[in-house]
Amino acid sequence: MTRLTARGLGVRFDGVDVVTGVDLTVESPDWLMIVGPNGAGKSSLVRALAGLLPVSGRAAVDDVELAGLRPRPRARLIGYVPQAPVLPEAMPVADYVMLGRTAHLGYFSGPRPVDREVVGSVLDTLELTDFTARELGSLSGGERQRVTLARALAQEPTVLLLDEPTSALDLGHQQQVLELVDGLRHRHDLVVVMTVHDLTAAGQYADRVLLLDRGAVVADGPAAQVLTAERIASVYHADVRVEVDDSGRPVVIPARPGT
Ligand SMILES: Nc1ncnc2c1ncn2[C@@H]1O[C@H](COP(=O)(O)OP(=O)(O)OP(=O)(O)O)[C@@H](O)[C@H]1O
Repeated sequence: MTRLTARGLGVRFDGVDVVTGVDLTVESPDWLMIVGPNGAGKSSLVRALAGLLPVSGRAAVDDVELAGLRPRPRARLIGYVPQAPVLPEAMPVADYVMLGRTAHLGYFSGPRPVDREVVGSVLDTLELTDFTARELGSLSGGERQRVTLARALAQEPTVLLLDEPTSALDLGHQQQVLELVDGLRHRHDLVVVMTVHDLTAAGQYADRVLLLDRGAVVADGPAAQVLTAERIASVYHADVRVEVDDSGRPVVIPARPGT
């Protein structure tokens, strides 16, 4: 079992607090979805959990503090998929996904058979085998998103941090990625933390939903408790109906104001 913890986690840019006092514990194979309006601090919180920002408070994976952890040991623990990754345009897909193996290789050694096997299997799982020789610059937005996820999975981390990994995907590929992550977390006993704007997707897949507003946690708990029409109205200034499906999970339906 892996445990991701944050205590009093805060992020400040140019003297402005954008995330304040976040406490959370996520134990594998749980999936925490972070939701909240634009600018609420979701990406900053995920980057802080990835150990990529100077923070106040602390974040740890089991007993390993993330602050100051060097990139290689960090990459063996945490796979992070940024919202808008900068990709080397001329690099072929297979080489890029192989970069995910870097933390497992010796400093001067090339990929071993096991590394090629992991990369092959990840490309296969994400239905990217037809793209292996393609240059990253030639991919569509959704293909780029899947390739970035593939690289993070090739790291074989114990914690997967995903920042809106489905925002550029069509409905079918969204479902495919969400189902894939759901399968992987159970199969590999992963902690998954993901930001998402689609509240229904959060409701359908999350064990827990954490709602952020102006950098602070407004609610944290099972989706059905967090995603109420009243709370969504007050935080998002949006009119919605919330229905509950047969499995007890909330479905958030936008409603035109006054209808
Ligand atoms: N490098 C930075 N320097 C200064 N301010 C920043 C920086 N990165 C983010 N911010 C600010 O921090 C706040 C939170 O941004 P963040 O990207 O974490 O929000 P978000 O909830 O992920 O938003 P969105 O849903 O729009 O992606 C915003 O006001 C943003 O402008």
